[in-house]
Amino acid sequence: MTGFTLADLEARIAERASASPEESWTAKLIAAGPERAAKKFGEEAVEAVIAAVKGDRAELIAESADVLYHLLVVLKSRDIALQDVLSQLEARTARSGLAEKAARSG
Ligand SMILES: N=c1c2ncn([C@@H]3O[C@H](COP(=O)(O)OP(=O)(O)OP(=O)(O)O)[C@@H](O)[C@H]3O)c2ncn1[C@@H]1O[C@H](COP(=O)(O)O)[C@@H](O)[C@H]1O
Repeated sequence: MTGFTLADLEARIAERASASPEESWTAKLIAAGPERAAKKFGEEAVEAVIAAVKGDRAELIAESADVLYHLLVVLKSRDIALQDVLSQLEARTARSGLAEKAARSG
């Protein structure tokens, strides 16, 4: 597939959020509440870490997809738009990560 973006996935999640929890994983997670979605996101993140440490490329790609999908579900469950996260990232492009870290640690 080409041209598929995180914004497309966000729209798909918003669409499925109102489906029946019996037929949609997204709806099931959202119905279970932000804590459940966050727990699932954490589990997927750990699986991505394990794949990265192992150096298993295919597994890391698959687990990264799970992480991104579940992060978007967490954001949806807390009514945060992907654009809010992107705006935060855009603001950070004004300076390097090292300069930002130095400013934070005082
Ligand atoms: N990208 C995804 C996506 N990635 C992962 N998953 C689901 O995330 C779940 C978690 O997988 P695991 O194997 O870790 O967990 P599990 O063993 O099934 O669950 P547990 O019982 O252990 O909690 C699986 O059911 C996967 O199918 C996803 N479910 C949905 N999407 C997207 O959301 C759309 C809508 O899906 P539905 O909401 O299910 O219609 C899909 O068309 C996709 O575009």
